[in-house]
Amino acid sequence: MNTLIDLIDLTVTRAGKTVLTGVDLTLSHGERLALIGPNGAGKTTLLRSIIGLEPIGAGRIRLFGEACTTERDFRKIRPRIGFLFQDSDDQLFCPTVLEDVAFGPLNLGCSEEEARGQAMSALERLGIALLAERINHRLSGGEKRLVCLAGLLAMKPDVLMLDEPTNGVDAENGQRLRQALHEYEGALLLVSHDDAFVAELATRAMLVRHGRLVAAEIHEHAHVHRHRHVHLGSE
Ligand SMILES: Nc1ncnc2c1ncn2[C@@H]1O[C@H](COP(=O)(O)OP(=O)(O)OP(=O)(O)O)[C@@H](O)[C@H]1O
Repeated sequence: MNTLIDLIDLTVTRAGKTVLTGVDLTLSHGERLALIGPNGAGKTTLLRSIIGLEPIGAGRIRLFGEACTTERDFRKIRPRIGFLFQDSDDQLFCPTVLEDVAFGPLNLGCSEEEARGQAMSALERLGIALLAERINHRLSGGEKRLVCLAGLLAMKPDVLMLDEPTNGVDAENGQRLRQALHEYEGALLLVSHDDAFVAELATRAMLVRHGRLVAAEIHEHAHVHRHRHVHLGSE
């Protein structure tokens, strides 16, 4: 079974307004798909719908080959899909960094020692082991972003869904974040307005426009220095 996420003809309404219409999307093993599009297009809504945080009006969601309709169905698969929220403050809830990053593995049944080990290893991978004993609410925005990502990596999910992962992250930490994502072996679903990041990490891109998903291209071409851009397929 190769398809991890399979959305069929999804419609989602928020506050009486139809945000997504007739959305089909598949994500398979090894894929790194970027969702791009203007503010308010529905990218975050789509990510939230995938893991049952946003109710769907119509359509079907299959995750890891299983149809998901009830909260119980979604709860079972959520540990396999790490979701980086757009706002880190919605994600961090323990007093210290280490407690927060170890929370996922503990919740999955690891012993305290194992959970601490997995948490430290995730923090080291992102180059932020020195933050382990820090108080979460005193971290900078960029530090919080990396701590949230460490919390997801520590759970070893099959899929990472990242909503604006590079927001507020400086060049040095951004380099570590990209390195950790290159090394991550699972599938990726990225939402980002950072074209260079998308071009570096994604293998495929789709544009969310007028509530629908349209294929977009990622291509490479030469400027003063060589770099890759995101290009909208239909424009
Ligand atoms: N909590 C909410 N209640 C009602 N409507 C909402 C809520 N959050 C978002 N919306 C609306 O849903 C639509 C899609 O928003 P969404 O956050 O999914 O867009 P987005 O593509 O992720 O935007 P951005 O690039 O700005 O993050 C917008 O019209 C937005 O105003």
